[in-house]
Amino acid sequence: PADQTQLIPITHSVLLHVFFFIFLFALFGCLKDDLKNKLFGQHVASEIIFKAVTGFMSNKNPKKPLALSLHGPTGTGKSFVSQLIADNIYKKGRDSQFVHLFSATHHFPHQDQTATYKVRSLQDWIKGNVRNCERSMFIFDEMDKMPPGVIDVTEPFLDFYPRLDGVSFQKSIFIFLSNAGADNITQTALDFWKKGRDRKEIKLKDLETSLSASVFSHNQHGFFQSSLIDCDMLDAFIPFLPLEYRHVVQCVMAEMKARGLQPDKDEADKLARDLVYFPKPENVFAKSGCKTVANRINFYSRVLASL
Ligand SMILES: Nc1ncnc2c1ncn2[C@@H]1O[C@H](COP(=O)(O)OP(=O)(O)OP(=O)(O)O)[C@@H](O)[C@H]1O
Repeated sequence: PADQTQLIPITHSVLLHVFFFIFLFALFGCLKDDLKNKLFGQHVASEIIFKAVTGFMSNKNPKKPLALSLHGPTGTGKSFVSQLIADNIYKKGRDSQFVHLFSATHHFPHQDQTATYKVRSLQDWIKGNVRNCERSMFIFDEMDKMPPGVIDVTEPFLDFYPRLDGVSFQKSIFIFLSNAGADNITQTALDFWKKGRDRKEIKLKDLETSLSASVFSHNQHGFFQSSLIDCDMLDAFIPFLPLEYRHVVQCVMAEMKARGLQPDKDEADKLARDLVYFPKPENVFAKSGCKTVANRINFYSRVLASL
């Protein structure tokens, strides 16, 4: 009997470890596949996101929450990749009650610079959500439009504190999205294109200097003046490249498939050709990335026919 009572906790702990590793194994495989098959033209972002998320999730006792800052032109997949991360972590994916979106234009529609009440309630909102589930995920959209001071309220949560008011934030994930740095990232991508170099040759180091320069000099906005940047509380700055014609075609084909239609390359080409490209006269990058694809596809003949 003595041996049996010892066996129970051992079996329990072994089982827990087995489940944890099965979960990680599934997460690593699915996230990798999603980044490879669903996110187009973002090899730099894909690699950093995969390493950061799997590294963080495989640590049972992280010392601080994961804080990622995603930068780049409009419609290039920043919100989309945040949803892919959520899909791979939570059972209900992006629809999970533990995934929270905070958007500058939604919460501060009039650029309310003295939003003290809202700042305090933002802090309580974060705390309440993490108290409810320590593996909560927060997505802060349009960081470049946040009023100054707002984002500093997240600073205590991102630090190495084991507990704050009895709540542990160390297993939460914070993702910040912004267009800051988009011009410099685009310039680097254009330089590669002009030299006839494959876009896949672009490395993080090619973008890092210009990205941090533009982020630090972007001082009208709350995020970029904030102590998050001064105190190195962000784990990674992740650049998103502008999308080219061929990526738009991929987005159109993916959207057709998502709607249960047979992907049609000719129709996808037609739709992609209708978008606006820049800079003139090269017309290399889609001005709004893949952002308008979902809406434009509504005018696609087979969608109209199925209505
Ligand atoms: N790189 C990409 N790969 C696959 N689909 C993409 C990509 N970029 C954008 N899309 C598609 O376009 C839609 C809009 O993109 P998304 O909202 O992620 O852009 P964003 O970079 O967050 O833009 P913004 O800076 O304007 O918020 C996505 O839901 C997705 O369907």
